[in-house]
Formats: sequence, structure tokens, C-alpha cells
Amino acid sequence: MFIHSLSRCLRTSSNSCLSIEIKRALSNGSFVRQLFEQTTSTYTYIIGDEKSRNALIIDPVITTVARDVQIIKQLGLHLRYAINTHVHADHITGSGRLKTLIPECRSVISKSSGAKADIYIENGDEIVIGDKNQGLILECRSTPGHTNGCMSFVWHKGSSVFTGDCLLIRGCGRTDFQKGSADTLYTSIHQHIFTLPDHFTVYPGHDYTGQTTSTVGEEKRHNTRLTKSRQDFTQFMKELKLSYPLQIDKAVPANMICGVLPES
Ligand SMILES: N[C@@H](CCC(=O)N[C@@H](CSS)C(=O)NCC(=O)O)C(=O)O
Ligand SMILES: [Fe+2]
Repeated sequence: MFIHSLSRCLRTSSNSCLSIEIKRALSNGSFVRQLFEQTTSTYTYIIGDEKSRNALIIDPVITTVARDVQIIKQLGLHLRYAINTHVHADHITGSGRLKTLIPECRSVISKSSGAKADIYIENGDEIVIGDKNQGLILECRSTPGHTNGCMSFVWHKGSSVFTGDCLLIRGCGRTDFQKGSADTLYTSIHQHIFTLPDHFTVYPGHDYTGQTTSTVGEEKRHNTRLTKSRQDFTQFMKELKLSYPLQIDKAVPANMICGVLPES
């Protein structure tokens, strides 16, 4: 199947298509689909293992669950895990609703987030779908700073990292609530993201400027915040003065219990 689509791409000599197909072949037939939620500029990711058709979703949003379920069904995927990179402050997670619609799906979040989920993860854990040798493996890296419970997920075979709100394209997550710390965030990004190979794709949790992905090398060179010294970075973050997310008072309590909305 790979060889077929690879040769089709070669014939059309489309470079972007070619690189996608090569990446797909190298990643043992696993694939990633990036989805966007417009109100809060949130990215959700569906990652699937082609052989077993098992899949996981990262950072689903409650308002786009119907769309995501439709894609999962159309692609013939079995959704195993709904993973949150952290307790979101700007939107309600879709994990709870997904679990209702797809009962075999289990919710996942870091232990340090303090939020409720079926499975708690810590630094160094692996999330596996499909065959351990040929399926999809995500390495969990604890990357606090935006919140104390933030995790990033490294997909080594896919040469990719899902950074949530830790590292954004040419930016990073704010550090002024949910036990955020600019000093901790600086350490997380430099120790756990910037140590990955330069060619790794960065899949962020949001983008507010119309961009979709970046690479580790690009962010190391061009991220205006993270190319600063630690001292200048912490000062810069202190002076950011962003307005609070509109949904924070509703979203944080709901996300502490898997996005289940309180009875009205
Ligand atoms: N205006 C939005 C909230 C925007 C915001 O605060 N985004 C967060 C990530 S969601 S917790 C952030 O870290 N932004 C960093 C930045 O530099 O923009 C809303 O009302 O929802
Ligand atoms: Fe966030």
C-alpha cells in the first residue's frame, strides 16, 4: 500500500505529498490527522495505527466531538484513548463525551494534573496502540510550566512531538495561572523538546496566527521567546499580560472531572 501511494506521489512529483508518504512509510504505517477548533484555535490530533486500526485522540474539544467521531468511524478506527496534554483553561475537553459515545475509549491525563481520568501517566511512560513492535508508541514527557501537569508526547517513529500548550509555534504557553512557572517552562522546553532531533515535527496545542506545524530545529532558531536567556524569558512572560481565557471559570472545574458538565 505504501509502495503504491509512494510511486503515485513520485509520478505527480509533489514534494509535500512525497514527504508525507515517506514519513508514513517510516512510521510503520501509522498516521496523524490534525483537526482545528475555531473558537479557541485548538488543535486536536487523531493518531491511528494502520494495521490494527487502533487509534488515540489528543486534546479533543467537547464542541467538535461529533466531527471527530464521524472521522473515526469513516476511517474505520477503534478509538482506544482520549488523551489530554493538560487541564485546559480555554475549552472543555471532549474526553467525557467521547467516552459516552465510544465506551471502549479510556481517558488519559498526567497524575500531576490532579484531574480525574481512567489512566494516569507520568514522565517516561509509554502509550502503545497496536503491536508493541510494529504499532504506535508515544513516549510521555513531563513538561510542566504552562500548568504543573502538562505532558508532551514524543512519537519517535513518526519523528514528531505533540507539545500541547508547552511549546507553540514561535511562542509558548502562558504561565500566569494553574501553577504555571516561566522558569519551569524554560527548563521543560530546553530539556525535553529542544533535545529532540531538529527534523522532528512540532504539533502544537493551539495556533493563533494561522500556522499548523513547525519543527524542533525551526523553534530552536526562530522562537522569539525561547531563544532568550532564562532571565529575559521569565521577565518577558511576567510582562505578557494576556486577558484570561473567556471560558476559564467553567472549563477548569469541568476538565478536572474529564469534561463532564455539571447538572444545570
Ligand atoms: N483568548 C483565548 C485564550 C488565549 C490564551 O490564553 N491561550 C493560552 C493557551 S489556552 S490555556 C496561551 O497559553 N497563550 C499563549 C499566548 O502567548 O497567547 C480565550 O479566551 O480562550
Ligand atoms: Fe492551556
